[in-house]
Order: sequence, then C-alpha cells, then structure tokens
Amino acid sequence: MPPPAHEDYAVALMNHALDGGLLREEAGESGNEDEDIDLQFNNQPPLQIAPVPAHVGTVTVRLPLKKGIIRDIDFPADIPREDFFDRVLANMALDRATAQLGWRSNDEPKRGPVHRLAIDDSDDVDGAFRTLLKTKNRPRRQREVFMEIIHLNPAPVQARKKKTSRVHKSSASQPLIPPIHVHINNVPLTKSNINPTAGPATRGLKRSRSPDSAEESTDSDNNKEALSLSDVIDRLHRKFPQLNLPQYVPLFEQEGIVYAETVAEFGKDFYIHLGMTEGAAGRLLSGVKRILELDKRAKKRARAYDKENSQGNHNSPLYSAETFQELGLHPDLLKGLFAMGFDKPSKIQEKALPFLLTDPCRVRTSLLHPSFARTAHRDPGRPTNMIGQSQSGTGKTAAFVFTMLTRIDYDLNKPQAISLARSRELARQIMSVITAVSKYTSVRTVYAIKDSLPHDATNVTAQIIVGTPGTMSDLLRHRRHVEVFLLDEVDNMLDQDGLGEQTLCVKNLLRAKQLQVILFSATLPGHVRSYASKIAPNANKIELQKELSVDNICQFYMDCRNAEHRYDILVSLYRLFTIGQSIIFYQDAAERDAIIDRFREGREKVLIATNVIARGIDIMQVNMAVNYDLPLINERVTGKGADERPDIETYIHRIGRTGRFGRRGVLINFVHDKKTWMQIELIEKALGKKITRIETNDVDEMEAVILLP
Ligand SMILES: Nc1ncnc2c1ncn2[C@@H]1O[C@H](COP(=O)(O)OP(=O)(O)OP(=O)(O)O)[C@@H](O)[C@H]1O
Repeated sequence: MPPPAHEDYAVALMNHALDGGLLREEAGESGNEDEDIDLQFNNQPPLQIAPVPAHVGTVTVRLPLKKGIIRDIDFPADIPREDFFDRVLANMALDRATAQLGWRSNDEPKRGPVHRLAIDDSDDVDGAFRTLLKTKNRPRRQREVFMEIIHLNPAPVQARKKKTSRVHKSSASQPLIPPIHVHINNVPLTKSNINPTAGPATRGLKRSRSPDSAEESTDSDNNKEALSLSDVIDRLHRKFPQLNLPQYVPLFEQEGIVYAETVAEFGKDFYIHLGMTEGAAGRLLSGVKRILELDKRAKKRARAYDKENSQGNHNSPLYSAETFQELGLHPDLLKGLFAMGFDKPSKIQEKALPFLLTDPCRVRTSLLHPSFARTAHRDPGRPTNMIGQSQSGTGKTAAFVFTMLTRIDYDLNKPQAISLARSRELARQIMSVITAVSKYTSVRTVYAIKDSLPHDATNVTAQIIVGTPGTMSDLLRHRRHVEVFLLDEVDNMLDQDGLGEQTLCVKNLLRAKQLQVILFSATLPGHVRSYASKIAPNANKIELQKELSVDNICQFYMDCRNAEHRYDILVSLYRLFTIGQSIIFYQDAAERDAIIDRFREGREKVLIATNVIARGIDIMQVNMAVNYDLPLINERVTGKGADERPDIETYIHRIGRTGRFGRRGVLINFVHDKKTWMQIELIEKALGKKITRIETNDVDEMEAVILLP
C-alpha cells in the first residue's frame, strides 16, 4: 500500500483488497508496531456481515492517529454503516456528537471535491463505496484505490457564500467544507510556524499582537494568558454549540491539514479566522475575547480570595496561630496528618483540641506530645465535654478524629470511643479519615452500619467503632470501656424523629464514669443547643462562625418557567461550564455506597442526591451544588406535613458540600413557581444574604455571572 499522499492530512485510506475475499487477520501492511487498535478490532464481537461480493474481502482503513502517525485497520467491506462510523470515530478519538468526516477518492484531484460522510444515510457513502469498487475493477487502473477519510470540522455548509476558498471553488456542486485558517497578525498558521519547537517562528507568534489587543499591551509577558488552541476550541465548543466546532481543529493550509493539537500555546493576541460567514466568525472572535476576559477575572478573583481566606488571614475560620505539634498530638498521629497534607490546624482544631485532649489522667502519656503534657498537667480533672460549631468544611471531623485517636488505650482491646453519624455515607467517611490519620498507629476500628457489623458482635476488640445509631445500639450493650462518645451533625442527630431516640438509646448504653461527650455541627439552632447541653453537661462551647452564610460559596437562583424547565436549564448549565464535580439535590431516594465511592474517586462527575448526603460529605473537587428541589421542613421533621417552609439548616449544610476547606464553590437554586419563589425569599432573610438571580434565557449572562472556580 502506498504511503499517504499528504503526511499531515487527517487521512484514512480505504483499500479494497482483491485477493480472494479472505478477511485479513493481521494489522495491515504499513509496518506499525503498536497493535492496540487492531487488537481492539479483532476482539470485537462478530459483525452482521451481509453477503460480500466474491472479489471483495476487507477494507483496510488507514487511520490518522496523530500528526504523521497512521494505523491500518481491516474492516469487512460491507460493514454496517453505524459500526463503520463507530469504529473510525473511536479509533480517531473523535466525539461522535461533534465529529465530521469527509472523503474523497484518489480519482479526484487533490484539491477536488470533498464528500460528507454522515452516520445517518444523508450522504452517499454507499455510493462512494460502489464507485470505488467500480474504479478498482477498471482493468487499466491500479489494483488499489483509496478513499481518504478526512476529519472535517466545522460542519460542512452549503455553497451559499460568495467568498469560498480556493480549495472549494472547484467543487461548488458538492457540499463545501469551510476551510479553517488560523492567522496570527495576518500570518497564516502553517505547519512550519505552529510547531512549538520551531524556534523563532513560534516565538514570533506568541509575541505578535492583533490590533484588538492594544489595550492589553501593558501586561507583562509573564501575565499573558497561555491557552492552548484546543483549550480555546473546547470552550468555544460549549459556548457556541451552533457553530459545531470540533474538538480537534484541522487547520487547512495550502497542501494539507495541520492539526491544531500540535499548537502548544497561544498568547491572548491571536484571532481565528474560520472560513465562515462574517457573523459567525465575529461571534467566535468575541467568544474568544470574552473567554480570555472571564478567565482573567476568574483568576483575579481566585487570587484575591486565596489571599483573604488562606490560613494566614486572622479572620478566616481556617486561620491558626498554633501548629499541630503545639497542640500536643503524638508524633505518630502527626506523621499521619502530615501525610494527608495538613500543615497547620484550622481554627476549630486549634480552639477545640486543647480542651478535648485535656485530661492527663486519661490521655495516655505516651500519646501526648511533651510540650502539651506540661500544659495538660496544669488542668487535671474530668475529660471535657464539648459542643462545637464551625462552618462546613473547616475541619471538625479531623478535630474529633484526633481526639479519639489520642484518648484510646492502644493496649486495651475493647471499644473505647464511638462515633455516631446520621448516615452510612458519613460513617464511612469518618472511618476513612480515621484510617488516614492513624496510618502509623496500631488502632483497630470497626463499623456499626447495616450489613457491616462484625461477625462476632459480642466480642468486639476494636478500639473505635463508627456507625449509625440503630446498628450501634445493637452492637453496644453496656460497654463499660467506652469513654468517648461523639456525635457529628448533632443538631440533626438529636432533632430528627427516630434518629434522636436511637441516639439517646446509644448514649444510655454507655456507663463509663468518665464519659466524654463531644458534639459537633455546622449549625446549632436554639432548641437543639439547650438539649445538647443536657447530653453534654458542663461542656465547653466553641462557636466559631455565627453568620450562617459562607462567603466562599456564591449563591444564585434561576427563575425557571415551570418544573420541567428546570431540567433544560440544568442541561444548559452543564453545556456551559466545565464543572469539576457537582451534586444535584433532589427529593427522590438514591442508591448508596458504590455510587458515592465512584463519585469520590472522580469516576462520576455528577451526583444526584437527597438529603442523605446533604451533611458532612467531604469531596474537595465538588465546585457546584444545585438545589433542583429546595430543602423543606416537612422532609426533615415528620409530623410537619404541611410545613413547606425552607429548611434553613439543611440548606446551609447543602451549600457546604462545595467550597470545602476554603475553596470556592457555587450553589444554584431552581425557582419555578410562586411557592419556590417565596421559599427563596425566606432563605435570603434567614441567611441575611442576597441570593443573586440569574437570567435563564441569556447564556452569556449566565456565564458572566457564574464564574466557576
Ligand atoms: N488542618 C487542615 N489542613 C488542611 N486540610 C484540612 C485540615 N483539616 C481538615 N482539612 C480538610 O478539609 C476538608 C473539610 O474537613 P471536614 O470534613 O473535617 O470539615 P467539617 O467541618 O467536618 O465539615 P462539615 O460541617 O461539612 O461536616 C477535608 O477534606 C479535610 O481533609
């Protein structure tokens, strides 16, 4: 098989083998060493093959994998259209939704017509095959004919424009593929000057400026936005779906196609000229400018935010004057938390830990840092109960985990600390923090959650048990040794019908004289506060953030026409932004462990969830939460069937699933009728903070307002 005519072409050659109709087994004849793709094909289930003409065996397709790299793959000549496309697209790593393929045969002059290949039968791919076969059968012709498959983007447009490029003038009767030129200061981007290692030419490109960018000229080189073209295209893709832009833009030049992918980076002063209508190109250009602008603003805001909210800012709930060593944590625990990337305690940790760890009689001296042991001895006595409140994502979990791990006796093989959580998801998360912090200790832990009870429940030797109230009370019967009782999300644990009773039941099972009760939450409404004081008598109270709203999380609402419209808006949000990970709160029940694990690992990007995970769940990458349904009192408190007021506490906890440990996040509420409108007003009042409205019919505004971190 001859080499491809143009090295840089996104070309596939379809070569109809004439020898006996036998399917070729091996990976073509091009001498490619890497056989992954061919194996992939050989491993496919057998295709539905229609009767093959005797003289036609396989079609060898030469696929361009990267610039200058091609691979031959055999297809049955009569492969169903769908499969043919799927395989070509998969192997060219193209997106089925956006890819545009074209073909031309070697019968046609190189600058000749380009035919469109489409997945449906709106093109003449079958005719093309037939033509090729006919051509091939002409005796005076060479035995091989080529069908070049070209990745064409953007979508072909009909020849209605006056200005067509030289490439397509000769083919006015055929669907035209608009040529794509990238110019930098009117210098067409060519193979030689896009090569990032091409030296002076490339450097020239980065420094050159378009007239439009004159106002930016004060920026130093260091401040230049450095976006790869594919990055820009990726964003434009989302911004202008109607332009049908490709993921990979082949840049047509005189003799071939150059992949935009090979462009390492551009300065902000470039413009892209697409061979399309002026209007479309104009929109595209303003899109590029806008994106660069938004990017700049977002970065500026991020810098300002980081400066303000880093652990260095005295007012930040993450600020701390102390170090973990000063707080008296044992070196083995320090090793664990340094391994987790914790450098300094957060404010709640700094304030709470000295109280939580105070009780030299109880804390094993071997687990006390020497400097802390000295302070601790000044204040002997009962272990200190604690009621702690600090906003979401500020390190409460870590604080009580350090406490449990410091207080237990590692030589005693009995449960000594229990941590109750409202849901199995939260219990599993607490356990994962314990496991990480205690990496360098010999602690034994066990779950008390449904389906995960230890085999011999009567003989538990683990020192720490983490679980949900119902299962925990089954496991714990008169545990004399349990000396630390910990309730996370205490307002919810005590407030909720059923859950509150079970929680108290567990507490009543604990008989230790020196029981230390630790209660934490991001929200502590008045009625829970007094109740909590009864459960944790004489507790030290630490309340760090009285304001209910969280500054690092921007809150919006979108006024949808009706309940159904919410779905459309949701879809457009996902089209518009690169959302790291997001949670959508919804009323219906959801599945559990496997889903949350996949989400935590980043394998799933969107989690649709109920209030089950509204609290405590800590996933750093979540940068957006959506209240598809607002949380209501009647969902949380049974017997409040008619109470459709918003549940402020749950709302606050939902916000807290994004913007963890000072990161920035976005919360979007959907409002679609009078009731939800009033509910949002009540939330605004309760938080004392304006929730910004976003127009749902103006994509540009949406994008300008919601600057996702
Ligand atoms: N001292 C620290 N340094 C760096 N990161 C920390 C520190 N303490 C906690 N973190 C991280 O901050 C994130 C939030 O912590 P955590 O889950 O303990 O918050 P929380 O206050 O319990 O939140 P919520 O109220 O939502 O349950 C976690 O990912 C945790 O690993």
